[in-house]
Amino acid sequence: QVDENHFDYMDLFDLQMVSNPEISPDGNTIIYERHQFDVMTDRRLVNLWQISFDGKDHYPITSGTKNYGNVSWSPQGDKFAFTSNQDGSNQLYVYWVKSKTTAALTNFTESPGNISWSPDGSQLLFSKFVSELSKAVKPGIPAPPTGAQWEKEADVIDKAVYRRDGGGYVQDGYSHLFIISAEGGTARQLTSGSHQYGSPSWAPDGKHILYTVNKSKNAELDPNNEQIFQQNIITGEVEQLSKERGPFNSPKISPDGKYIAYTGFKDRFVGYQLTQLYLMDRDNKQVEVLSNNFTQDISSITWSKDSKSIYFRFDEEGNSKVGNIDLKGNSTTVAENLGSASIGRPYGGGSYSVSDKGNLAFSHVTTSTPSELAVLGRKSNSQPKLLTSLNENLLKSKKTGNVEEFWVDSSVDGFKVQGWIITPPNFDPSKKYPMILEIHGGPYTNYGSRFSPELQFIASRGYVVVYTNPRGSTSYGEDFAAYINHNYPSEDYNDLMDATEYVVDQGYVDENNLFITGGSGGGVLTAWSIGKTDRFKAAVVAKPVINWYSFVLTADGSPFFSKYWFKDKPWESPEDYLKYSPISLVGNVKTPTMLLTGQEDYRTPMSETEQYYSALKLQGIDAVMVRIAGSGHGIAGKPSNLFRKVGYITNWFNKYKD
Ligand SMILES: CSCC[C@H](NC=O)C(=O)N[C@@H](CO)C(=O)O
Repeated sequence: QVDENHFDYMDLFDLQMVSNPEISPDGNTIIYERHQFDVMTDRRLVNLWQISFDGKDHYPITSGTKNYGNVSWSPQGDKFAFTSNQDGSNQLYVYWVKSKTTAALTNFTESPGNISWSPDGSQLLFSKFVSELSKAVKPGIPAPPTGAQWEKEADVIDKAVYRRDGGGYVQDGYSHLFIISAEGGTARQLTSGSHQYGSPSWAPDGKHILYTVNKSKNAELDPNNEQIFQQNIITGEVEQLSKERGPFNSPKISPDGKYIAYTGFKDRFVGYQLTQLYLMDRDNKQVEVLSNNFTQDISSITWSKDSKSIYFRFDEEGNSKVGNIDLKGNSTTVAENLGSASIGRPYGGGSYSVSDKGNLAFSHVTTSTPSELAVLGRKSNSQPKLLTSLNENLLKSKKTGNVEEFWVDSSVDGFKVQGWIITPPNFDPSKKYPMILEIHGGPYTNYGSRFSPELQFIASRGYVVVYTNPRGSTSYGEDFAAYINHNYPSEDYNDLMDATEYVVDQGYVDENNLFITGGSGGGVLTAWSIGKTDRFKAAVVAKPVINWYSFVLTADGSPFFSKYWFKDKPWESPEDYLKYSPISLVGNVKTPTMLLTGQEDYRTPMSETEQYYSALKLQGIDAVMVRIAGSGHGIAGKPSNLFRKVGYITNWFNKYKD
């Protein structure tokens, strides 16, 4: 039973979260997305709000039950573009600031995205899916007689990646680039051919655009090979700018037109490599790695208006931050605690936007507050200021669990492992609590100091929740994450057990009531752990990989996983695949185990869950399989499924708790 003053399921519908703030070029106005969840339709609603940099003039641009996003200011700041499904399907709109009027620019059958303004604010560049007639085989059978009720046509698949988690079965076609006048009219397609075009941006001359495309012979089987191209939009002339083996992404030309910044790495074909920042001189095409002295992955790059530095996003020790790097490679941290509008587990996320003068707007989270809007002035001694407090009343009336950070020394080697403990609301350290170790997926990602409704719901049910970043996690430099390249799971298991020991040693955890769970990569590590130890009273293995051989042949990223996560194809080294598969340890398992997976999970398909379930049953282990309806890999995508996930996990553990 959850105390009525504790943060619980239905409170989720009162939460409002800030996401994707976009600051106007003059730095005076911010448009941000406000996210909330609709109890009747079980889905996320997103509206646009406007607020001045000084926190005044706060009012809605849109309201209601449609969704809005992808806001992009014109360089002059007189209008902004966005996408919305307000008239049915997702289309491109422009809002004019002076007249406060909006017009739909498009009426496409496919959604436009990746919007970029021409430097003079007259045109918009965007990407859109263009379908292609399938060249696959036809059955050549007679047409049914009029009125006959024959079964519908078969689906014929000839693509290597034929379904995507969250997107369903893949339609034949490619993402292409278009331009359209900001005042509407017909859009013009700029790219063609059987390639996926992405990351479009304009050069300051308004005549050239940059983009990324993987033009390798069989791009499907050669993922991660995006290269940077430049195209003259008047003559159609195309030039490949990056020369080495990619992936290279997000090209952005400096406002003075002299340089191109982009992210990526020279591929070594392993699970994890550090994503670096590259700088190309546009005259002589010389390239240097600007971030050679920087130890974290670089993403979301934006040039400063004076072309002297580049802003970027990075994660460090489980904290998402904004950095700035000058053209000599000297970097500083500009803002911390970026956060997303997620209601699931405490993964990284969040975004920032910077004005021409260097004023910053970003989405800000802490361990106890969901994402709010923060700003930071351009002066070096400025302090971040929160402009919204959308959840103040809710969090005053509902208690959440306290979150405390800890570090442990690895029992294996010199690594230090970071973790967090959530204690239940009204925690009393003189009592003994059951503990749940909750393990993140990825595995190349990180948990951190971020508010997590999912883990708070568990804490409200009286459990101490422990989450950590074992080796393989990002945000601690390349060696820490790359340790598990072609070596997963391995000593990440020891890191998890070291963290468990640390928390048990604090004295308030009941040693006889330790539980373990995790999703995706966390499901791998949960199944691996119960094959190695009987320490945990019960386990929930959520959306796991159990058998790498079958996984790389059924997951939506088959060409990627088989090429980057293993040295050989499964049939070339089956022993390597089995060695790292939790199925190889199932004979040791004694722990009662629940499996829990979305019915439409195409990332870690249900067949992985089913194999483990049958193996546990054959072993005579107490096991149940929970198949979540209407869910892909992201179970927390719908509030009701998030509640079910927490409810099934905690009730399974309650069954075994003393
Ligand atoms: C272990 S197989 C790949 C699973 C997946 N990785 C990328 O999609 C995963 O672990 N997902 C995590 C977070 O990205 C999750 O918690 O779902």
